[in-house]
Amino acid sequence: MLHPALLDRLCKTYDGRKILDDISVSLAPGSINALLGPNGAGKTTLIGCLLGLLVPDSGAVRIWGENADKLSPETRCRIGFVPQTMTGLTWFRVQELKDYLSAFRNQPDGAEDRRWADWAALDPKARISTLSGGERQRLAIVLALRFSPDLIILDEPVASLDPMARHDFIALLSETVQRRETTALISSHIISDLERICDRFLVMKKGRLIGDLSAEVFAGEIRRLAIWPDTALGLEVLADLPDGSVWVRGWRPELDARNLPVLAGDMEAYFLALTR
Ligand SMILES: Nc1ncnc2c1ncn2[C@@H]1O[C@H](COP(=O)(O)OP(=O)(O)OP(=O)(O)O)[C@@H](O)[C@H]1O
Repeated sequence: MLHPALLDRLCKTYDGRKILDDISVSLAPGSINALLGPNGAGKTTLIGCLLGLLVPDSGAVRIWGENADKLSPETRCRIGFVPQTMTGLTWFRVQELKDYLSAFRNQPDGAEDRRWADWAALDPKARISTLSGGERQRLAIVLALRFSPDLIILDEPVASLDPMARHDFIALLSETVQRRETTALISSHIISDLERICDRFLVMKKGRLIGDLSAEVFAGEIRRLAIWPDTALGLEVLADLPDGSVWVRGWRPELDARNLPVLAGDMEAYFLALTR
């Protein structure tokens, strides 16, 4: 099976410092993947390598089997990318930029364009240099998603959106991905948003992939216990915290009846424990 995106033993250094350290991961077709990590963990660098914008020191990046740095025009057209900040081309007006970019694709605007344009609610005549940070982010999202890409890469897409825009964006993205079996990779620090829609969580720290977990495994097999139980019960410790609580993996339905001190814990709490 051709994976929409495959990273194999990816390494990248800057000035002798390891920024990506032996990262291997593949994105399954139709999956929504969260890319989490503290500031400087290497998320944007990983995305840059994935898009062929940065050259890794070693390792391979394949997009539907093609080398990321030599993608065919057809494959490029199947990718939508929302960068962390939208820069350049700010002398255009909103509609002018959309028309200009459409000309390269020779493709009419489709139903997706209408949906995302309605969400963004931008004045087509507004000059881009006069847009606020959040409005520019809306425009970057519209530009990336309006041609119904099969692979969507989003680097901090919601950082400057207001709560309503963020809420509606997450709902619309989820609907789009499900309707079209799109594959998505989303980097964001707003974990509660990602928890609503992602089916896999990749956690980076200091250039390494330290966590790779499906939403299903998180809900079924992972628990936070107030104290480590006397008997190990076949549980694996994933993280122990200064307050004595532990995150464990290997939870089974029969353990529910044991009255073990299970604490509430969402993905954000787990992320904090893992990256502490
Ligand atoms: N061109 C560069 N030259 C030198 N160091 C760089 C360069 N680009 C990134 N780095 C360093 O690589 C590390 C990872 O940066 P990256 O932008 O990938 O992190 P990130 O996980 O996306 O962080 P954030 O959450 O803050 O956006 C950082 O320490 C950064 O300073």
